[in-house]
Amino acid sequence: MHALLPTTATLPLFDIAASRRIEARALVHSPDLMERAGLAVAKLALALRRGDGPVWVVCGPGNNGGDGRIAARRLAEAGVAAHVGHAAPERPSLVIDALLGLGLSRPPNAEMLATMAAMQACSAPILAVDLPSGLLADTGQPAGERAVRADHTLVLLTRKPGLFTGEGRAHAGRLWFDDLRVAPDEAPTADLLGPAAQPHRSPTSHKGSHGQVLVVGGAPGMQGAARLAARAALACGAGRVYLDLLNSRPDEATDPGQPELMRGTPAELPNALGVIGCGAGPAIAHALPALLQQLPRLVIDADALNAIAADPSLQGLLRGRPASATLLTPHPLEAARLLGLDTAGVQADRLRAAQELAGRLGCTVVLKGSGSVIASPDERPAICASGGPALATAGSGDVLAGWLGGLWAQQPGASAHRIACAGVDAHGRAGEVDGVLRASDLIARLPDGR
Ligand SMILES: NC(=O)C1=CN([C@@H]2O[C@H](COP(=O)(O)OP(=O)(O)OC[C@H]3O[C@@H](n4cnc5c(N)ncnc54)[C@H](OP(=O)(O)O)[C@@H]3O)[C@@H](O)[C@H]2O)[C@@H](O)CC1
Ligand SMILES: Nc1ncnc2c1ncn2[C@@H]1O[C@H](COP(=O)(O)OP(=O)(O)O)[C@@H](O)[C@H]1O
Repeated sequence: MHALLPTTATLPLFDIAASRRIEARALVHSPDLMERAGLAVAKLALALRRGDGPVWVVCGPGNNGGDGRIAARRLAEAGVAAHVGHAAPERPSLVIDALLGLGLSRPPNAEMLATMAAMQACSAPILAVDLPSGLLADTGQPAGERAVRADHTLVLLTRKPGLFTGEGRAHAGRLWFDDLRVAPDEAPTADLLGPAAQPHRSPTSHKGSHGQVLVVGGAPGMQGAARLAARAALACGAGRVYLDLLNSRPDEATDPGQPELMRGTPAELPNALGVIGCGAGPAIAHALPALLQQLPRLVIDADALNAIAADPSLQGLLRGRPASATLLTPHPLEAARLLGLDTAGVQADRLRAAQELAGRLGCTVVLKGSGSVIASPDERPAICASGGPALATAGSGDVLAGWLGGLWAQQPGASAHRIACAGVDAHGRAGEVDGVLRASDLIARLPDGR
């Protein structure tokens, strides 16, 4: 058993169907899986309990409850009072939530909801078994009006995608993992991202070796967004970074605070890696047909995504681009516009939404938010577990777009999917701070985070 995050390597995730298959095959040779699970829960419970009070073990009707009952027996064997039931004992030292796990099949009924509320009202920490009760393992969404918000979750046998995206992180608390000594024997449903290697810089390289980035955006009043993207591309190591500020005056400074940035246009830089849309406003719509047809590699963000969502002919141009030449970075509302859904429809199943968008538009998609999802046609999707609420600040998405552009400019042979995985994870790690973070401070932290 070990803490799951932060990850130092890419890890496999398995959805409910895959977890069930792995479990069924493992049970043939290891019929004592539930004993192992219960023992692991008890061991962690001993380490987590606060004070000397009894451990309250809340068991449901299925095998999740079975794990809880075995944990209670093991705790009793260790001399710790374990109270199994749906009513809290006096001053519990820990609550073990073994109500519902992988088998959650419908919104919890009133009785279940009342038990969940009682657990939540307890002052003791909550340790969830496998999944916080009421949370859907595949999507990270509550099945009904409430799911348990645990302080810790001991994930058993397989890591489930819903623990890392959507509402999963907010409900699971600190994540622990025990594989119950079973090695998964099928391909993962998705990857949980680990850190990627830095782009190689040869000792004899020059600025021309590290690519050109052209940032197109920053209409009047929103120039900061484009400048943040350009500064991020520069900090990432791109050899030359140019800005094309939409509707700017010819004598306007590109970025007075960042003298390395240069002015450029798509016509002057036809081979540059384009980062388009940050702070671009509606003006980007006129520029998009040429950008989509001319620039060989594109990172498309913000207003450029909105313009594409509103214009089927732009969607056609996007679909006509070569494979692995385009990376879209929508937040949930932008993804919803592109898919013709509302935000709740996207968030209901983020993995599926990102895959659907990638398939429809023939692009790599980074669906941003807690547990960003990376999806590409013909690739296994990935979920990024790094990052946190410090990233919920204006401009952090512009920084991501620029960083992705900078990474890709330096690695022209890399697929959009690989770049997205590397860049999103580094961006998340750089954003893991307590308190608040300004987008410009995020740029300063990024080079250390990759
Ligand atoms: N097998 C093993 O060796 C291992 C098993 N492991 C453990 O087993 C867990 C999976 O067990 P599981 O499949 O029994 O599912 P579980 O989550 O207990 O729930 C199913 C029960 O809940 C019921 N139910 C569903 N939704 C409901 C609702 N809203 N409100 C009320 N009831 C609802 C559902 O009813 P039904 O849908 O059948 O009518 C059924 O009775 C897994 O998460 C892990 O902890 C691991 O330790 C590895 C080893
Ligand atoms: N709670 C969170 N946990 C992890 N990442 C987050 C969280 N909130 C925001 N982010 C990340 O911050 C960035 C915000 O991007 P975006 O919404 O486009 O902001 P902006 O348009 O202001 O730049 C995305 O990369 C997103 O994944």
